[in-house]
Amino acid sequence: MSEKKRGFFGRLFGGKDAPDAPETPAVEAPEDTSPDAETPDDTPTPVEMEVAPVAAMGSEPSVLSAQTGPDLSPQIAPTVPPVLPEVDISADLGTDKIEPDLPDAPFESSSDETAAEKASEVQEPVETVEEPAEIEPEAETSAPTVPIAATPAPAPVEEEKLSWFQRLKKGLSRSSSALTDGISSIFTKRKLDAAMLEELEDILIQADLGVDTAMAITERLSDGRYDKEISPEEVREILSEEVEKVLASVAEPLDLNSGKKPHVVLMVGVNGTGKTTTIGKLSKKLREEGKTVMLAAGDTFRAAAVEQLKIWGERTGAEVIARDTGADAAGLAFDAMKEATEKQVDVLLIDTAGRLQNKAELMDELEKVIRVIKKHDPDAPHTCLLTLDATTGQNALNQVEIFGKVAGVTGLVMTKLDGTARGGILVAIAAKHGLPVHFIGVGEGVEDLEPFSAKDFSSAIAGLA
Ligand SMILES: Nc1nc2c(ncn2[C@@H]2O[C@H](COP(=O)(O)OP(=O)(O)OP(=O)(O)O)[C@@H](O)[C@H]2O)c(=O)[nH]1
Repeated sequence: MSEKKRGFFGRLFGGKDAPDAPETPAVEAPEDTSPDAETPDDTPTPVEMEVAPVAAMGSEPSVLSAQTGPDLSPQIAPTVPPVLPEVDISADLGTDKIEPDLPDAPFESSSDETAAEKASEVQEPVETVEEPAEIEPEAETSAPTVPIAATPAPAPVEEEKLSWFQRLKKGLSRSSSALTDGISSIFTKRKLDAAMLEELEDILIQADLGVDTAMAITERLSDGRYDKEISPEEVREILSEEVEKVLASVAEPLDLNSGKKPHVVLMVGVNGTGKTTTIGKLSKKLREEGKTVMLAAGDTFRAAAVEQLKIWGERTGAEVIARDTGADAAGLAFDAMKEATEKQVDVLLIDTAGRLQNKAELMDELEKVIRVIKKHDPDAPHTCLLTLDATTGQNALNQVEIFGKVAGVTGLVMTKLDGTARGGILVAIAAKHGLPVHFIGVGEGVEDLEPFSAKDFSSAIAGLA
């Protein structure tokens, strides 16, 4: 074999190879869309904070383990709004209101909202006053009114029930097509050469899989295959296997068997990443298992979050502890701990306000909430879940790092994998941080959160059946 692919760093820095490549590559600059977010380099990591130990997950049988049986859940309507054709308003013949498809969960914001948009919502609540709709006087006309024949309503389409894997595949389709289209365009009945491997490596890195995984995949491909034809399917198989290798060690069911009553779960994360929604979805799962659940509306900044949680409580039969907007979040956590202990509930799920990881005062407030919880039970919170919005891309790596230090995150939930082509970020996070990934979300519906399976995820992202 005469030809050898230059490594990613070789290409980046012009050299032939870079054996001592740094762990974090220059290209992995965070892509934080929030207006006041700083780059990780600028991030003032609170120096006084010690690295909280990542709690080891027990080996007890989990109550929320990966789904293995047949999936009987209903199909969830796509969350991406349809693109409506432009309407010629001069030809407005009717007053029919077009109702948008609503998700089956009580949410206020669209899934496309960025963390930054949610951040501004949190810090400066803006009251939107709905303007009364103007009623146009009916145009006077001497022409006789021609009755418009009512169009018969289309026969209701029988909704096809999708299994979780099908929903996962559908949700991850943007991420997987970014990869598989790229792979198909490179591996077109040509013999494998260095240029093809370099192109593939670029596609894998652009898909946020991380440099290490991208290099592992191209190295494995090059092994004994130079000057041989290789099909896109073969490449996808290898991609799936390598991704699964990285994810297998982090795919852990959420273990709520601490033996404590309540088992306390603290939900933390950046604004709009899906904390409240995930609490609702978890509450449903736990209630279905016959557990008693209490929800603490610790996001006291946002009135809508409290309301949202109350609705989840009603829907799932979980008691909700809430206070007025603006109340002290630590005080609320204290009350919730007291109440849940007195009532001996199985699981207490505590919501917190969203906060950008580089806002030191907000991170201090989170530490205070944790200190207060510990006054009731020094081992609590027994689980600290960080929700990550997959659409955030590389910035999620920094969120894991800072929330890990401040709040002692024990596990991750990645949401909104349906709204992005950057689902590969989960692989980069797993490779870098090694924190357990318990659940992934692929939609706003209550059924769209499932225990994380490395095999399913890697097959889906590689576009395998
Ligand atoms: N498409 C999609 N949307 C999701 C998913 N999970 C949550 N969302 C939506 O994301 C939006 C924000 O969710 P919330 O649960 O309010 O987020 P939060 O982290 O509690 O927000 P803050 O309280 O502002 O920090 C809502 O519109 C949810 O419906 C998901 O997996 N996919």
